[in-house]
Amino acid sequence: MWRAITRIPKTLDSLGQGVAVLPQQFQHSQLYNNNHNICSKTNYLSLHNQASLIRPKYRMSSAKPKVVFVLGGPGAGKGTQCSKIVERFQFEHLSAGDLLREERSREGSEYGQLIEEYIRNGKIVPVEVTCSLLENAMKNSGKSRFLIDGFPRNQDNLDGWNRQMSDKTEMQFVLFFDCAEDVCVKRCLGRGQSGSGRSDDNMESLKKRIQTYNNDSLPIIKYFENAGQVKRIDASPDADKVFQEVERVFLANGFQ
Ligand SMILES: Nc1ncnc2c1ncn2[C@@H]1O[C@H](COP(=O)(O)OP(=O)(O)OP(=O)(O)O)[C@@H](O)[C@H]1O
Ligand SMILES: Nc1ccn([C@@H]2O[C@H](COP(=O)(O)O)[C@@H](O)[C@H]2O)c(=O)n1
Repeated sequence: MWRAITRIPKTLDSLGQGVAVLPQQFQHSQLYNNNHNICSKTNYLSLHNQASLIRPKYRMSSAKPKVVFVLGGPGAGKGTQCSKIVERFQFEHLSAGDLLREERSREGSEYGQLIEEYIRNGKIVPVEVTCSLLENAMKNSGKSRFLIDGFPRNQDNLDGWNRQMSDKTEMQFVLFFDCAEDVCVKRCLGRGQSGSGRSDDNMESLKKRIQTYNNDSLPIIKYFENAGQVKRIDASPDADKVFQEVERVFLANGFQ
């Protein structure tokens, strides 16, 4: 008989952080859903046995994922440096801009048009969209170290992250690529000329992006700076030189 109601032990009950490695069928089960954390003994034993099969992976990812926010002006070289960090250290690179562009192009996306409008005008997409894209990408990657590039870009981004993600992750520091405006503009226009295909690598969009960066993003960097969480990197030298500094920061913070 399905009589005994068993409360799931803490170790299984708190699979929230291990969701990245859970097979699909677990993700809507009582094991996954903390709001329904009781089930019949039969169900519990069956789920418990299945959970045993994935235990090694779960153990590996039981710590909270580590997150480094990567910020800086448009064209400062965030993406370029993130690629180098991925090569040297074991991080997954998630660019908020790339995820938004991908969602914009996804057939059937209900946000496609909205995203394009925001991007072309250099405005910041509402955090509900961006944060969900980030969380999904984190879950799907199965990794435990993330470079979150181009986020949080304004107060709405930061508030949304704090609501949805801050308890589930461990923010390590903010990597801030400090770059003069004229250098940023030159780099973005250069990227546009060499065929980036981006609808915002043009002077008209760039003016708006820079305005958004100065008005909305710099205060966020300042906020993290006041909290002692910013690692500032001079982004003006060539990319290899910049990376020497970046590597030093990661090593000094215990990453191998
Ligand atoms: N240190 C550097 N020196 C010269 N050019 C660079 C440097 N770093 C990146 N670039 C070039 O500048 C352009 C912008 O770089 P990248 O895409 O990495 O910037 P970003 O900060 O990610 O930009 P965005 O925020 O607009 O996505 C690219 O064409 C890249 O090759
Ligand atoms: N948190 C973010 C990040 C980006 N966007 C939008 O995407 C544009 C391009 O971003 P890049 O980082 O690739 O330069 C950006 O100008 C925003 O329109 C966003 O809304 N929120």
